[in-house]
Order: sequence, then C-alpha cells, then structure tokens
Amino acid sequence: ETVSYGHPQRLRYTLDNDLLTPEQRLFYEENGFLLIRNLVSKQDIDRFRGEFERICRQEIKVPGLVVMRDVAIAKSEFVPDQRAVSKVQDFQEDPELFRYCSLPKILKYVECFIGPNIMAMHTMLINKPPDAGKKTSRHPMHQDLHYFPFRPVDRIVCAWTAMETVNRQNGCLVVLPGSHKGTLQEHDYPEWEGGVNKMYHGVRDYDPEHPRVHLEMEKGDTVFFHPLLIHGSGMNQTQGFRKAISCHYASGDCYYIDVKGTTQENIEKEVKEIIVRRHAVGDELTFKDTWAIRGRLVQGERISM
Ligand SMILES: CCCC(=O)SCCNC(=O)CCNC(=O)[C@H](O)C(C)(C)COP(=O)(O)OP(=O)(O)OC[C@H]1O[C@@H](n2cnc3c(N)ncnc32)[C@H](O)[C@@H]1OP(=O)(O)O
Ligand SMILES: Nc1ncnc2c1ncn2[C@@H]1O[C@H](COP(=O)(O)OP(=O)(O)OP(=O)(O)O)[C@@H](O)[C@H]1O
Ligand SMILES: O=C(O)CCC(=O)C(=O)O
Ligand SMILES: [Fe+2]
Ligand SMILES: [Mg+2]
Repeated sequence: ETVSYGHPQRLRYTLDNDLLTPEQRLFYEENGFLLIRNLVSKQDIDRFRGEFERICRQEIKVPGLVVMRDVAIAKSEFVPDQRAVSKVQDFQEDPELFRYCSLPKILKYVECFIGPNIMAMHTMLINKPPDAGKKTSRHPMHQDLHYFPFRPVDRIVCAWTAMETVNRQNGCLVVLPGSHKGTLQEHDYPEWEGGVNKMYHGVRDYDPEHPRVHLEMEKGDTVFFHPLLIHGSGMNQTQGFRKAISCHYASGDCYYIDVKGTTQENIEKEVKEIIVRRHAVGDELTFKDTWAIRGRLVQGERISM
C-alpha cells in the first residue's frame, strides 16, 4: 500500500484493502470515524422502518429483543406505538432488521477495519424521541468499548446508519475526532437534573476544549467508528422521532476478557442485575456469555468469539 510507505506504524486502525482510498484510510486513522454518504438504499431503510413499526404495534414478537422506553415515560402507561419506544436492542433474531447487519455494502467497509472474519455483536435501532422537556433524549459522551468485554480494541467497529435526516435539531451524533487514540476512560451516570436513561453512562471528564464535530447525515448515510471514539448525541428538539440503525462488529478472532478490577466492572454489574431479574437465572450466566449468546457470524469464521 502506497499510503503506508515510510510510515508503517501510522496504519494501526485499518487493514490493507482495495476499497478505501488512501485519503479515507488516513482519515479513519487520524479521526477514528469515516462517513460514507448514501450507502444504504432508501428501499432497505423503508423496510427496516416498517419492521420497527410492526414491532412497536406488537404485531410480531422477536425472541431476545429488548424494547426500551425513555426514562421520562418509563413509569407511564404503555401504548403499543413507536411513541413509547426509544430504542430496540438485540434484534439478531429478527430476519428483516438483521438484514442490515449482513448487507454486503456494509460488510465490505467493515472488513477494512476488522478483517474478513466478522461477527455482529450488538444491534440497535434508536428512535430518539422528541425531548419531553427534561433533556433525557440526550446520550452522554461515551466510548462504546465500555460495554464490551472483548478485544483487541482495534478489531471492533460500529456501523451507524441514519434512517432519515439527522441534524443538530433532532440530535445527531457528536464526535471528538482523534479521541480513539486515547485509552478507555472511566464511565458513570452523568449528573443530569432531569434524569438519565438506564445504562447511559458517560465519560466523567473529557476535555471540554477538544474539538467537536456534529455529524449531520441524510437517510442512508453511514458512519463507521472506532469503539474508543468519544461520541454522544444531543437533545431532540423536534416533534419527530429521530431514527438510526446500528451494528457493532468484532473480528471472529477476538477474545473475551475478564473485566474484574477494571473500569468496566460497573457496567458488568448492571447487566448482570438486569439478566437475573429478567430470566430468573443466577451467577452461572457470565457477562461474557451474554455476548457470546447474542453474537452472530455474518462473514468468514467464528474462531474464538
Ligand atoms: C455500544 C452499546 C451502547 C449501549 O448499549 S448504551 C445503553 C445501553 N442501554 C441498555 O442496554 C438498556 C437497555 N434497556 C433495558 O435493558 C430495559 O429497557 C430496562 C431499562 C431494563 C427496562 O426493562 P423493562 O423490561 O422495560 O422493565 P420495566 O418496564 O419493568 O422497568 C424496570 C425498571 O426500570 C425502569 N426503567 C425503565 N426504562 C428505563 C429507562 N429508560 N431509564 C431508567 N430506568 C428505566 C422502570 O422505571 C423500572 O423501575 P422500577 O423497578 O419500577 O423502579
Ligand atoms: N451539560 C452537559 N454535560 C455533559 N454532556 C452534555 C451536556 N450537554 C450536552 N452534552 C452532550 O454533548 C453532546 C452534544 O449535545 P448537544 O446537541 O446539546 O450539543 P451542542 O453542541 O450544544 O449542540 P446544539 O447547540 O446543536 O444543541 C451530547 O452527547 C450531549 O449528551
Ligand atoms: O443514536 C444515538 O443517539 C447514539 C447511540 C449510541 O451512541 C449508543 O447507543 O451507543
Ligand atoms: Fe455509542
Ligand atoms: Mg445543546
């Protein structure tokens, strides 16, 4: 690769490939994200939206799916409508939504970051609600690696696709370019007066002077980003539900780690508490197991995951 000539140590975050231009490759190396415009077709996105609406109306039931409501309405009466759902997670058993994770257009890019063995580890469709006035629709600045007990970190990548126009008004992603070159920070709940959603941990003290980039995107635009990139999303100040679909991929040759004694212990504890409550199981199910059960191979070989 010509771009690595004389600077082999600079190419740590991407692999040799014939898809990324040298400029795109260096952009990801330096910034920790890469935005590809118009990657996913409008037709596919309309199908994902239709499936999401069927789930909200409770016309279909998906095994393992986690339906989350915004903390501002978590204790109010449930109505089967998208207005009650701020996000669905773990849609690996929904063939229509999971099609997103296997789209060849997406996997071609994913392979540039993590190689040919590709596991879909974490799936989400985020339906950021109009803010009810307490700013609970924000997602605090965080690093996704906080949630993941697997490594190596550079063989993990997120694909996040806008399902409609996302901008500062409805709470687009906000990233700190280059922050992926740092280490995993300590995360905890931010001290927000109006409340914070369950498990929405944030980086405690990130440099407020660090440049921020608001990723304004159109329907189908897709951003790939590194799991150490500090990112969040702002308040939804519109009346619409801002939708995005995402998948976190890891190489099939990644391995699980024990997070005991690390900054990730707090999230492990919360995940375990929820599992015990939901499934009436005890300590026999480990944090690592919860990931191994949800992970699905989408390309190549499942070696150690
Ligand atoms: C790269 C990865 C990045 C991330 O994953 S970031 C965020 C990850 N967040 C999550 O994984 C949370 C996923 N959500 C969930 O597991 C569930 O929605 C959650 C929060 C456990 C609620 O489960 P449900 O089955 O709906 O249970 P429930 O309605 O009986 O509520 C149980 C207790 O939880 C509370 N709750 C529900 N939604 C909440 C929310 N959004 N924020 C804060 N608290 C919330 C609810 O009020 C109830 O509390 P209580 O027990 O009555 O005191
Ligand atoms: N008071 C705060 N403390 C910590 N993080 C915050 C705070 N306010 C916003 N954030 C976080 O900063 C990111 C961007 O939020 P927000 O959209 O409000 O930013 P902004 O730069 O003020 O943009 P805009 O001016 O368009 O609202 C989000 O991740 C949000 O959760
Ligand atoms: O769609 C968003 O608002 C960001 C979600 C996010 O970063 C996450 O769930 O990890
Ligand atoms: Fe995130
Ligand atoms: Mg703001």
